Amino acid sequence: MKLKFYKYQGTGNDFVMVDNRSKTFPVTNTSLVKRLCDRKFGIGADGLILLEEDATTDFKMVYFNSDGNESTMCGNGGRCLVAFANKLGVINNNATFNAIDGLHYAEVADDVVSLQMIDVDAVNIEETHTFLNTGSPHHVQLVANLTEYDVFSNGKAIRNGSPYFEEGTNVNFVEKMSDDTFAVRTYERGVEDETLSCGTGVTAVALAMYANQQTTKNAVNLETPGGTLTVSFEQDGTTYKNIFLKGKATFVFEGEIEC
Ligand SMILES: N[C@@H](CCC[C@H](N)C(=O)O)C(=O)O
Repeated sequence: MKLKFYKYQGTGNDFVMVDNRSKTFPVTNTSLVKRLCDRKFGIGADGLILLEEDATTDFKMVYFNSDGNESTMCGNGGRCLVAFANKLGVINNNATFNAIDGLHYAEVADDVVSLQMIDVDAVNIEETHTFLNTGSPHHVQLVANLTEYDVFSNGKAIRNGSPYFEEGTNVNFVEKMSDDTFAVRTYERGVEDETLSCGTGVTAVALAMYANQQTTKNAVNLETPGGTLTVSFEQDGTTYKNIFLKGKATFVFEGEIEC
C-alpha cells in the first residue's frame, strides 16, 4: 500500500504527518511507525502524528515517538499539526483540538503557531533539578557552558536512572543568557537522543526558571539548537495557566511511501 505523508518541522523538531480522518492508518503497527521515522530506511523524523476526526473539536492529535510507540504530548508536534490542519483546510486561523493530555487552543499567522498548553499545578524543586509535567514529563537542570555539555551521555543516564526508570523522562539542560532568555538542549525519551528542540521541554524550562526565581518575567525566550521559541504564562496561586508556546512551524515536503 502507498501512504501519503507530509513532513513538517518546528524549530528543527521534525515530524511525519498523516491525514487519518479515514481511519486507515495501522496505529498498532509499531515497526511501521519506527521505519517511517527512520532517517536511513524511511522518511526520517523525531515522531509521527496522525490528524483524526474529533467529536467536539476541529481535530484530534495522535502522537508517536520515532521508536514507534504512542506517547504523551508533543508541543512542537502540536504546533506543526495546527499548520498541517490549516494547509488541509480543516481550520482557518484558529483551532481547538484534543490530544492525549486534553484540550488545546491554537492560532496560526503565516508560519508562526501559538499553542495553548495544559495548565501546570505541580513544579517539584529538588536540590539539583526541577521536575514537572507540561503534557510530557520533564527534568530541568541548570548547567554551565551548555554548548560544550555532553547532552547525550548525561541525558541518557538521567532518563533511565532513579527516580524515572522504565517510564522515563525527557531531560532539559539549561543555561541562563539574560533575565528573559535561556538556552536549552533536550534529550528526548522515545527518540533516545538529543533533538534540535522540544516544545513541552522549553515550556517546562520557562516555568521551572520562574519557580526557581531565575527570571521575574512571565514571557521567556528559549534558544534551542533549532531556533527560538517563546513561552508566556500566568501564575494563579500554585497553578500556571494560559501557557502559550509560540514559534515557527514549517512545511518541508510531501510524498508517498510504499509500506
Ligand atoms: N518533542 C516533543 C516531545 C515529544 C514527547 C516526548 N518525546 C515523550 O515521549 O515524552 C515536544 O515538542 O514537546
